[in-house]
Amino acid sequence: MPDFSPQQTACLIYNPVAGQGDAQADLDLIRSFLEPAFDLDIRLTSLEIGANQLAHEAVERGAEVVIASGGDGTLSGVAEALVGTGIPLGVISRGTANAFASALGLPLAIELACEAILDGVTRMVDTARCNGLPMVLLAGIGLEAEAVARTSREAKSWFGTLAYIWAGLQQLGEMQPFLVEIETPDLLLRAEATAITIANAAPPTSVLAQGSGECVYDDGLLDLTILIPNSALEALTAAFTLYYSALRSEASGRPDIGHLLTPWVRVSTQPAQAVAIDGEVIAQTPLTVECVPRDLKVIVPIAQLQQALL
Ligand SMILES: Nc1ncnc2c1ncn2[C@@H]1O[C@H](COP(=O)(O)OP(=O)(O)OP(=O)(O)O)[C@@H](O)[C@H]1O
Repeated sequence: MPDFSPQQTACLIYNPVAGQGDAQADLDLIRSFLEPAFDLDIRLTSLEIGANQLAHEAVERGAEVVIASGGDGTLSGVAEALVGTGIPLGVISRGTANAFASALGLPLAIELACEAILDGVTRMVDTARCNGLPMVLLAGIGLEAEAVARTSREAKSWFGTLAYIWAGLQQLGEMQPFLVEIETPDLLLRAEATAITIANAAPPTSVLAQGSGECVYDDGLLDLTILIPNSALEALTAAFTLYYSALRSEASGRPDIGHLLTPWVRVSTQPAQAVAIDGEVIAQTPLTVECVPRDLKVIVPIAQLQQALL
């Protein structure tokens, strides 16, 4: 049974410069799917007015459904504005990495994403608060934050996902271990680390979040992965191990990769490190992250819900 009737007003928040596709052709395709069913209120993002602001405005106007279409920045920005509102979020991913949709098991093809929205089935997913800021996917300290900071919009347009991989490899060569103190309800840990990732949800390609091999987005817990390699080569092999852990949904078992599950965590580092939250470098350590169970309503394909109920 659909959770909402597709006769409603839906606000479509659309980034016209996301990804490498033809933005006008993609928008025409989306309209051809959705307009017969929805009263579609289309809002384009701009450099001045971003996805998060447009989504807050849609909530204030009383939108019954909000659909986000763009890259991970656009999707996270919209999701963060919908946290706690109960308004269903539709996702049409058109970005470079498409981490957001992959992490939540949502279709990447525009046609399949539109079909899922038309079916109207929703699922509650966890979110998190990171130094008071909303977070849906993950916070990266160290390697990840530096790689994000290095990847320019021009590089993403030209090289797509390769731009992220290239930035990550460059960063490995220059990595600087730092001292870290990690506090959870159960432990207090001090170590030297190269990267720490605190994930609420993460796709297999977010290798630095794969300490457990599987990040579950509605378990009420955060996955903390800590990388403690001694050299750039060890860091590279650890990253490959993590990637294969994710593909097999198994923990890596490497001694230089630590992992724990926790409802909240406090991380301080010496020296202070940049923090990327959902792909944007917007904070610094010290950092407090807490999971907020099931407070974002996401439209999912019927098959995903059926699988979850098995
Ligand atoms: N009309 C616009 N013109 C130029 N830049 C824009 C416009 N609308 C949004 N942006 C910029 O797009 C960025 C967000 O891009 P988004 O994440 O959606 O796509 P992407 O970068 O291609 O994908 P990904 O994040 O998956 O790599 C923001 O930095 C925002 O300022």
